[in-house]
Amino acid sequence: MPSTHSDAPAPHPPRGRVLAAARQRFLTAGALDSDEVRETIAASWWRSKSWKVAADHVQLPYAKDPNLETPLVHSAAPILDRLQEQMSDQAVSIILTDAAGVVLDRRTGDRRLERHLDRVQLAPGFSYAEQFVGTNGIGTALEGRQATGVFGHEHYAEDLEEFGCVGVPVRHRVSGRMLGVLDMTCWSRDASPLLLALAKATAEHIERELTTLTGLREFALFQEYLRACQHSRGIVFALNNDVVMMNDHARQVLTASDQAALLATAAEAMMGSKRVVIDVDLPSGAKARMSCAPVHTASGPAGGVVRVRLTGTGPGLESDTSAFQPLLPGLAGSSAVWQRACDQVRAHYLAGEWITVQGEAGSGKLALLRAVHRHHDPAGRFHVLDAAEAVDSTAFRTRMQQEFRQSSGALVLRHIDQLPPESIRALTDLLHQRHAAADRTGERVWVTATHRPLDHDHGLADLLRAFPAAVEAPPLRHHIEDVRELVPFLLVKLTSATTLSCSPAAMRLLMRATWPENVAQLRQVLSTVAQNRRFGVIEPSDLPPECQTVSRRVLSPLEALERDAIVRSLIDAKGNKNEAARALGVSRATIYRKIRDYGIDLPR
Ligand SMILES: Nc1ncnc2c1ncn2[C@@H]1O[C@H](COP(=O)(O)OP(=O)(O)OP(=O)(O)O)[C@@H](O)[C@H]1O
Repeated sequence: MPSTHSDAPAPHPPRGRVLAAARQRFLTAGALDSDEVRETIAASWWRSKSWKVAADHVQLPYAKDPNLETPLVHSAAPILDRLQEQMSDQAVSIILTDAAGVVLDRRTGDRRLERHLDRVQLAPGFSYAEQFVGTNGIGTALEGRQATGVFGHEHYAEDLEEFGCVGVPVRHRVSGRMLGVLDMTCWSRDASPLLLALAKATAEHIERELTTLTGLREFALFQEYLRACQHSRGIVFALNNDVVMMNDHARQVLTASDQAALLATAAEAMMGSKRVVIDVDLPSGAKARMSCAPVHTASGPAGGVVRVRLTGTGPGLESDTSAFQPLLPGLAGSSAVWQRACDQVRAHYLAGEWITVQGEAGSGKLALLRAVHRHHDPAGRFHVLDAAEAVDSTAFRTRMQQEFRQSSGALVLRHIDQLPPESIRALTDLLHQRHAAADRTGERVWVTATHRPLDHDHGLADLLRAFPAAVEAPPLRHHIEDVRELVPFLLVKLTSATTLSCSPAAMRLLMRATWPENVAQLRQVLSTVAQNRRFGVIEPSDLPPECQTVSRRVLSPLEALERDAIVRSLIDAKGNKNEAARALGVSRATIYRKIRDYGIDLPR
């Protein structure tokens, strides 16, 4: 991205007396005549006034150790050295500031000018942001985000009236971020249009140098990141001011807010130049230990690589186990209803019990089984046999026999409600044989099956007896609050980046939809959106019509708790509303009303 250096006016000798009088009138009476003062200057005067900047003296905040280990400083140094040499006999000061207007570097050939600059604190460590010193070449360029000249009486502070200065923003050419300002200051009487041209050329030169240096820096960071990933199966990320890289594990294990908290802590740790180890309490309640290692190149720091280990599940574990369980890899959602399903599957896995998981289309049955297995046995075999693909029953039977020869890992029989009758019989026989063999040999293959809600027997009664336990994957509308976590999680998965986010208004719409096809449908909607918009913020207008129909209101946290309790007791009571009402201690009429109000629609 080229610099936006074009719309600054060329310096012109200010019309001394007229301008001085206009400034005086403005400062004393707050009155301003539009043709006496340039528009940018008038706007800056008003801003300075609203910031209550003192016009009669200069008193600036001082940063003792401004950060000089930045790509901006490193890129600019050789360019400023050369310029200083070429201008050694000129009464011009070349100044570089950061994006907050803090002076990082100043080169002045002329001793008298230098003394005056010291007097007005235009020196390393002081901030020349507009809010501290009012209208000036540096602060006003930063505010207006464009090259700006300020001459003589145009300065807000009277101590600066002797100077003419031109400031040009220096930007990162890829991200467009403003990194600082290149300023040239001389005596007001010496100011000429050439000064602005020279400052622009110098700023452009620094930007070009920065682009080359950034490429080298980011390459070094990338190499270190890859090395860390090769040596670690855990969470790894790398970052500097412009890029963030994050491995799959980090994206799957951490919630979006935990990621943000770790990145913020790491960014702070990267300010130092040493490896540090930090313990962090994450927003989800989990605890993490992060080791941050800075990466250096010959031309300065390149960022850092961070390894994270989750060390605990946080306080309150006894009082609410599910809320503080670490999230399962590849899953998002911390609602009580969803976590309860996760906990149940986890408990059966640990007990080695075969289970069925039933739930509506796309509710996450397979994702849940996969996550639990991966969490406990990341390198173990996880195989899925999909009955929906069992068109040829002989071939399906052969595949089942092959699968049952395995002696460890997990096997998911998916969509068993779609099995043809002959395959049901064959599978039932195989399962019972396998059970008996496992009892004899102690082999542990965790066999599970998924199916959608059964509206009739499907001839599955015998087959289901092979699975001693059943878990319900709740439909998304029963844990709709998880949409808040699912959306950023799925967007990162779909775009392999964190460049797309959801506006609060769009999120509200997503949380009001009923999602008959559950998380799979939400994923599909986001995938369509991401195909049209890979960066920026998703607005309601980006969403397909199915999300624009407002069919439910967003529940308050209290209502969500109440709804969760009703859903839980309905599940426990196998859908029997009277029994659920009794367990909750409410009347039959109340539970019917609540079921209607909350749109609870349990599969039979
Ligand atoms: N809690 C979750 N967090 C993240 N992704 C999820 C979650 N639940 C489901 N998904 C994603 O939604 C999609 C559908 O999930 P999955 O295939 O597990 O559903 P299912 O219930 O097994 O579907 P089916 O209707 O075919 O039985 C998958 O892409 C899955 O990764």
